[in-house]
This record gives sequence, C-alpha cells and structure tokens, in this order.
Amino acid sequence: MPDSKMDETKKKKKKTAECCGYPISIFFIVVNEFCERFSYYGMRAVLVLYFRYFLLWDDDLATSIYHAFVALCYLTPILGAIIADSWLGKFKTIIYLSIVYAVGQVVMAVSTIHDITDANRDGTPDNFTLHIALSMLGLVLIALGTGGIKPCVAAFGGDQFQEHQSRQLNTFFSVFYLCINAGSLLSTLITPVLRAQECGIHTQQQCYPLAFGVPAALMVVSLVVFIAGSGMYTKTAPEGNIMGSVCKCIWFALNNRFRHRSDIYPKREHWMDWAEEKYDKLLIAQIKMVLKVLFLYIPLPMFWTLFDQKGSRWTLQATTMTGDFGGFVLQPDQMQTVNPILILTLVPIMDRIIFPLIKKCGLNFSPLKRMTVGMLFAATAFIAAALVQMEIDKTLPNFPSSSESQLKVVNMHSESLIVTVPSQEPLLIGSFEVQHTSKHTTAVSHWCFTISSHVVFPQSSPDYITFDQQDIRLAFNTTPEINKDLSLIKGSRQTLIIPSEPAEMYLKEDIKSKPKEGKNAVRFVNGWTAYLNITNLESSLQPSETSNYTLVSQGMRKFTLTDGIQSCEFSRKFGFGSSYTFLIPSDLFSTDCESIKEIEDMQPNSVHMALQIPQYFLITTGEVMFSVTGLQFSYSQAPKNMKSVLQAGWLCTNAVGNIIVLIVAELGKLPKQWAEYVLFASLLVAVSIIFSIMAYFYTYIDPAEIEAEILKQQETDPDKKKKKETLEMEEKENEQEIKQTKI
Ligand SMILES: N[C@@H](Cc1ccc(O)cc1)C(=O)NCC(=O)O
Repeated sequence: MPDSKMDETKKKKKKTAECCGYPISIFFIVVNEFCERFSYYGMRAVLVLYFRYFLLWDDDLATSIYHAFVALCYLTPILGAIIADSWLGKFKTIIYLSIVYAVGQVVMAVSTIHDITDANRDGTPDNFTLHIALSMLGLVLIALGTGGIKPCVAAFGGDQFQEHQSRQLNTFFSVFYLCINAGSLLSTLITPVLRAQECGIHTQQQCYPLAFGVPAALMVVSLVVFIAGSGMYTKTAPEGNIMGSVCKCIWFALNNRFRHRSDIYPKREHWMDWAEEKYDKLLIAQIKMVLKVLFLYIPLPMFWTLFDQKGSRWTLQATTMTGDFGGFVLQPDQMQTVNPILILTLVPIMDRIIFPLIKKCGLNFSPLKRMTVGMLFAATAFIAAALVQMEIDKTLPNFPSSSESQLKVVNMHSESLIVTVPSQEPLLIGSFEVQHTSKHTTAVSHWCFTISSHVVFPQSSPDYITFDQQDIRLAFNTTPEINKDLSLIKGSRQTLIIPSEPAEMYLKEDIKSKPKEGKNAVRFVNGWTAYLNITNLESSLQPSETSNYTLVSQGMRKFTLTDGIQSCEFSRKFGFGSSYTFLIPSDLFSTDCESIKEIEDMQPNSVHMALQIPQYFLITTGEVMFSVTGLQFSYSQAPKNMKSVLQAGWLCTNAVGNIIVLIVAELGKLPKQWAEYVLFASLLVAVSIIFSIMAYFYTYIDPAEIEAEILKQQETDPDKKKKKETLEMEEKENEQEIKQTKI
C-alpha cells in the first residue's frame, strides 16, 4: 500500500477525543492562535511610535520600515509552507518557527530598554546603533516566525477533523477567525496603555519594554499551549520534497509540451497532462488542483489593497474628524478597533442567521459567490468613505494652491491700522479688536488675503511673491505710514505680526494642513514686556516673539506663563484638528491671564467619527464573506500534501495587496481624496466582475475523493510501476551528475 494511502487510512482509523463533535485538540490550536495574534497585533500597535519616539526616526522612515515589516510578514508564509509540506511537517514547523518568533519578540523587547546603553543616565540611549540592530534582528525573526507558522496553523487545525466532521470543520474556520480578532482587539487596546506607563532603572521613561514584553510573554504562552496539546493532535507526515517534485513536474510538462508543439501530436486535455510520460498521475492531478485555485487567486489582491487602507487612509481621514462621543473620546487610530469588534459580532450572526437563512431560501450561496459579494461590500465601503470625505472637505480650511499665498495680519500695536494690498479693498484692523465669545475673548484683528501670484504679481520670483514698497501699505492714525518689503512664499499661509513697535513687524509661517493625529497646533505671540516661559513650549519667548507651533491633544489643556517673577495660568478646552495663535497682551499678569486673546487659525474638526462606522461595517461584512470563506476554501480545495502551500498562496494575495498600497501611496495621488476612494471602489467592482466570471467556470472538488480514485486506478495500472522506476532512475542519474560536477 502506498505511504500516502496508509496515512489516510491511519487518520480515519485513529479515534480522536471529541467534545460536542469537535476534536479536543482544536482547543489548543485556537488558544494558540489567540495568543499569537495578541502578540503580533500588540507589538504592531506600538511599533511606529517606538521608531518615531525611541529611535527618533522621522515619519517617512518610520512608516516605510513599518510597511516593509508588514509586507515581509505576508511573504514568509510560503517559506513556512514549503518547510511544513516538504520537510518537517506542520507540527514541527509550528514549534520551531514559534521558537524563532518568541526569540524575536524577546530581542525586540530587549532593544527597547533604554537603560542598557544609557551610561550618562539622561533618559535617552547613548548607542542607537545597538538598539536599531537589535530591533531589526527582532523584527526579521518575528516576520519569519509569524509568517512561517501562519499557513501551517490554519491547515493543521483543519487536519484535526475527520471525514464525518465536515460541518464542524467549516465552523472551525469561523472560530479561528474569531480568536484572531479577539486576540488582536485586546492587544491593540492594552499595549498602548502599557506604553503610556513610565518605567526604567536609572530614569523613568515611556514603558516600551512592557509594551513589547507582554506580547513576547504571550508568544511564549502560545508555544507552551501548542506543545501542551501535543499528545492529542492528528499529525500528517510530510511526503518528501513535494515542492521540488511539483516544480520539476511543471517544468517537464512545459518542456514536453513545447517539444510536441507540432499539430501531428494529438492534443491533451490539460497542459499538465504532458508530464504523464514521466510523473505519477496522482502528483499531476494534485498540481492541477493547486494551479486551478492559484489561478483563481490572481484578482484577489485588489480586495486587500482596499482593506489595508483602513489602517492608513481611513485613519488619516479620522484625524480630520471629531471623536467626542460625549461619555468618552475616541482617538483617530483607535477607530480601527471597530473592525475586530464588528468581526466578533458579525461572524456569529453570519454563521448562525444569515447563511442558514439564505440556504433556507433555496439559494446556493457557494464559497466563491460569498467571496464575490464580500468584494462588492468592500467596494461599497469605499463609496461610503468617499461620501464622508465630501462632507469633511466642506469643513476643511481653504488652503492656498501652489500658485497662491495667504496673508493674515495681526495688529498688536495700540492703534488701529489700515492695510492696503493691490487689487484688494483696504482693511481696517483695530488694536486687539475683540469680540466677546463665551469665556474667552476672540481677537478679530486679523483676516486672510488670498493672493494669486500670477494675477497680482507677475514679476515675482518662482517661489516668493514679493511685496515691494508700493505693494503693501500699512497706515496707522498717528504713526507715519509704513511701507514694507515682504516675501510671501507661494503655496503657504503667513501671518504678518505687527508688534507694539510697528517697525519691527515680521512674517511668521502658519500651519497649512490639518495637525497630525487629530491634535491641535497652538502658538503664542509675546506682547509682554519681558521674556516669558510657557509650559509645553520648547524655549522661552522674547518680547514680541512668536513661538513655533506646539501640538496638544484634545481636552482641557493648561499653560502656565511666567516671567520668572510673576506667573498665571491659562486653560482652554481643545477639540480635534484645530490651530490657534494666542496673543499675550501687556496687561497679562494684572488680569491673571484672562486678557489673552485667541485667533482661530484653523477651525476644529466638526464632522463626527461616528460617520465612519458605516464604512467600517461594510468593509468588515466584506471581510467576513471574503476572508473567512477564502481561508476555508483554500483548505478544502487543496490536496492533502499541499494544504499549507495553498494557505500560503492565499496569504500571498494579502502581501501583493499590501505592496499595491505601498506603490499607490508613492505614485501620484488624485487631487481629491474622495475621487481616489471612488477610483478604488470602481477598480474593485471591475475586479469582482472578472472574479465572478472565473468563479463561474470553477468546479468544486473533493481532493480526498480524487486522490483515492487515482490511487485505486494506479493499483491496477501496469504502467505505473514502470513510470516510478523511470522516475527513480532519473533521480539517481541527477544525483550522480551533481556529484560528478562537484568532483
Ligand atoms: N480583522 C483582522 C484583524 C485586525 C485586528 C485589528 C485591527 O486594527 C485590524 C485588523 C483579521 O482578522 N486579520 C486576519 C489575520 O490573520 O490577522
């Protein structure tokens, strides 16, 4: 009896312990997956912050390395699958690669301990090279581990089920997906909190070691749980270098087909049948099964291209919205946790209610149909995102185009001022002219000119619009008229600060996009007669000086202003994404900071983050239909000895999707974000139509049945023995050739 058939028979005969119809070993596998996903997503949640604020990389480098790491995590599954199916088997591969993974997590956690190189005890590492080297080593090990075990764990879980448990097998993939999301949800909530703690041996710093240490510990737990179930698993042994045989067989078929390209040779049903002269029918049939599924996967990366943008584009969209939900405040990046929360509710609803209902209605909602509908849901999610974006666009400030400049004038002089700019009506700006709005006074002694350079200043240099003596005139009631040469940078917003001594006026550049991460940009103009120290600002402010912007989070923020002798406190509640210039008058301390006036440079965000819930709902419904079904489909349609390989193929669609996101992000963007969302939605609709046509021609198979059928035929086939002998002889010849070449 052939080995493979013997394994199959053994599997059928072996009675596995069951609970409610499920093999007990499944419990260890789903707990293992929960811990592993906790470890992976927990580490990922704080990774960019670690790059940015611990290693002090800039935004671009931090995000590029982050995306490269994620892409690597989805490319390594193919390696894990080859090791499992051809060499070690799934069980050993999971154990060995989990050890690599856990070591990687520990190395990563160690790399975040600032004290290991902080000899001067100033709270910052002294040897960044060591921290970078350790963290890169850690990340490579993690990518190898997490990607390597990923295709094996799902397939190994599937292997635990026996033939009579096909209903339970389908449920397993849903439960598996639930565990992934429960683990990731918990960790994305917990690790940022751990990071926000302070810890350290010599100095107290943000606690990255804890934020990375807990995921490392969970990975060790994951490994221990998996080993604990060791005695209960059904383990299928690898059948030699299957990937090598597959490649050789395909190569032979292609070559043979080419050699017999003339019309005199009779056609064969499939191009792989040209390998029949040399290779086993079973292997050819198995390769055909895998190729058929892999061909079907070609359009799938487009789904992931849209799906993975919820972590980037949608989070950026959230930074231009407000997250005040009354009882609690949601930060823009926390909005992503809506996805696993919805998964935890939608998977049971789909499995228990929606799919059975569809079945009851007599509709055949086959896996490939589900996946197509999932893609359409994702496309609709992007239409919803485009509609939200249009609402946001209505509230965004009118930023200058690349050929325009915007100028604002702030008059801190004691007299009113008339400003004249060519082709604009002269404007009168009172001294600290104020409108009383609620508790705080709002200065209205400013406004914006939007100046199109090509219209008003045709003689200007390419980068600057230069106001010459005649161009801008500032007239006070008593002071003589002042003319000023000003250089306005094209595409920027600038503020002309006129201090108490107007001749010392100067330009200060304004923020010209929404502040990052939904924060608020604030700055102060010092109208007090001496230097001032203000909490949260980098350095003290000289008289008449304007500080750079500092970013503050949403909520009540307190600033203490002191000149070294006197001090007062100024508090203000901030929303999301606003920008303010605070004018400090000369009566600051006598009014106990009450006289500080604010200029709203940029309105706080007004569109609510709750508007993103429909798009999250749609994309998550799409994910349940597409991803859970895809996982199940990849397992059910794969031959017994190539289950991990097809799982890896499935994960590869995700890697390609991620790479497309990277390319699209680098290539030019459409001028309007909503248009980009509509473009992506249209592309996915087009791709899902192609996929549905491909799916229409796909015939579902039962690989085990086909394999058994072929084996039965081969028992009675006299040619088979001959072919096997030829194959073995050729392999020997090959080996000898290699030996001789070496000599
Ligand atoms: N739904 C995702 C998991 C997830 C969790 C948290 C997020 O902020 C985003 C995504 C999922 O199930 N992915 C599959 C996997 O194997 O990780």
